[in-house]
Amino acid sequence: MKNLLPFDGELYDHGIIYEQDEAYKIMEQMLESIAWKHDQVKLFGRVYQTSRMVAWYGDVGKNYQYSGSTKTAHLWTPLLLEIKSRVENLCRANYNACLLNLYHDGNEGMGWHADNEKSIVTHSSIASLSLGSTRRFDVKHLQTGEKISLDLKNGQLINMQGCTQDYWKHALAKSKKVKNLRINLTFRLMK
Ligand SMILES: O=C(O)CCC(=O)C(=O)O
Ligand SMILES: [Fe+2]
Repeated sequence: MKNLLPFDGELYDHGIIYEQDEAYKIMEQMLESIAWKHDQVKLFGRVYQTSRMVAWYGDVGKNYQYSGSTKTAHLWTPLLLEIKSRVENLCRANYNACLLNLYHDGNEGMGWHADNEKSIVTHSSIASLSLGSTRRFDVKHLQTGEKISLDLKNGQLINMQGCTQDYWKHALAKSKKVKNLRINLTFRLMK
């Protein structure tokens, strides 16, 4: 499989791994069964609630620390375990946690960041499955500013691994044109 990054990391596009009907069905099931909460972000010492919603799932004890708070992992649902196993086979990696993001429409996105928290196993694979609305995913090199953009579609799987998080940031672009919901699952390997 072709590495989409020219240097300093690895980004792979596995294409659409769930047929459209199935992907939408999974999204509906996720809407009903996942413990969604508004995300809280600390900015300049104040806590803000994002309109984007998140949920954290994983093995027992795989808690997640960011923006000054600890998120306790919910235990895997049967559906999440099924998806995880498919993603693990395709990415040839193992994951023990999953962060789910729910973007109601194009007004919600995610700013530039790297998934380089201390609690993530260094240089491990991070897989991302998209469900619902197509959204633009940007990756930008910290030094050269080189940018790669991907339109992530319903049922599409990508993964980043190696030293990617040391040299590249990524973001989910906002868009006035997107009127519908998107759910994203990022599978991770935590220490
Ligand atoms: O929604 C996406 O595609 C990106 C999510 C992301 O970067 C993250 O959860 O760290
Ligand atoms: Fe990320």
